[in-house]
Amino acid sequence: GYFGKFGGQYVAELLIPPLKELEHALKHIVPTEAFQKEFSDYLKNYVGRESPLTHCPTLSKDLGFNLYLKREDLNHTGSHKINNVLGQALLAKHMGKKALLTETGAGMNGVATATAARALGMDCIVFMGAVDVERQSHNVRRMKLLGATVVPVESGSKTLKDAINEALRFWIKEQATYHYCFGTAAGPHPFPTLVREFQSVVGKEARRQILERTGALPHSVIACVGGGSNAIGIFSGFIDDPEVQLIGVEAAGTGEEGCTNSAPICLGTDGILHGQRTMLLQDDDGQILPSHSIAGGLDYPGVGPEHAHLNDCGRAIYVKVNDCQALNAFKALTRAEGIIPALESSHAVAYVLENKDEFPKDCNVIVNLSGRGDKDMDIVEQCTELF
Ligand SMILES: Cc1ncc(COP(=O)(O)O)c(/C=N/[C@H](C(=O)O)[C@@H](O)C(C)C)c1O
Repeated sequence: GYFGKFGGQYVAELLIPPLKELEHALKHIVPTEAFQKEFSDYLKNYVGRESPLTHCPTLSKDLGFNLYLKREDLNHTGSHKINNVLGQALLAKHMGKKALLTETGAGMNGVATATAARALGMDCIVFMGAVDVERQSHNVRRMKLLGATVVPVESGSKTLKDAINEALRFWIKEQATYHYCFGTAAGPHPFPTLVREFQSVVGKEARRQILERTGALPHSVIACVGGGSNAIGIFSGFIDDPEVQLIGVEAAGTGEEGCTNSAPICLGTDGILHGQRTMLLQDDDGQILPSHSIAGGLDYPGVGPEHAHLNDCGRAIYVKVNDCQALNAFKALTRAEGIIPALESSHAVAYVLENKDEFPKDCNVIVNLSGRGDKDMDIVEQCTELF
């Protein structure tokens, strides 16, 4: 369960049995034809895959090269999260579990898990930092409509990292009946591998689509990085094509020197959190620092271990974009192409718009549009100079 020196299973003894059970299921159930057929059927007929690869004519004209968007915002529930949680929910069912538990920050993972639970006739409990319950109320209403129990987490910084801690404690107690549907490509082994497996459909589709549309591989593939699942999903389709540049975009917060951010690869150090060795925002004693981003989905002080490794070995590069740049990209894409992106995805778009001279004229670039921006209306409207 390692990616270079990163990854592993740094958890309390009590968590080893359910993790071993999950490792066994990943090895013996996921590769079966029956499971793959059922999963593909749900992805096609329930999620609505495959997602389009949309060319952006107006932005491309300004940029001098072709910008394509992989439209994970068009999936059922509005983001890439559904790919992973459906795979995990199906697996949980095969493992005889009766209910799902998960964590959420932006709320998209919570909504996706509540949706998958309904589709498969399972109960669902979602742990969500009290701060996030406030700032992503649109998604809290959707989770409750879907019949999920939303547990506001009041401990620590009351955001995602605290929700994960509570969810792991709950799982220790309820492991016989609950499957922990981990929402991103992080956490103890086998979660980073399991989540990449279920998100890899994005990269497979994008590679076939770009070849069909342009007859060549893209110059670069760009995705925002919170825990790392949408990025690893699309990267996995191109990782064996060394000529394709992979760019992970972290959230720099306000961007001022020393400001609170969510950029553990760019600004953090090596450590242990949530059962994994990875890059983290931590003080000299290893205490996790609070993170910040205007995008709730990127507001996490850690990152999936595979990204820490891809950065270490240089196969992918990791950059950062601040709140204001993300908001400007949000507006640019909305007004230029009629697509309202999630603030998380806006970070990936912002990197292209802010660094256009780094891309050769007439090349082709794919940005993973991980989600839609409905949930962010209140946040964006507070930035009145935008509209
Ligand atoms: C639309 C959208 N785009 C990107 C992300 C970042 O999550 P990753 O793709 O796992 O890096 C997110 C993350 N959302 C999670 C959530 O909704 O719970 C997030 O807050 C945590 C699971 C990390 C998202 O909602």
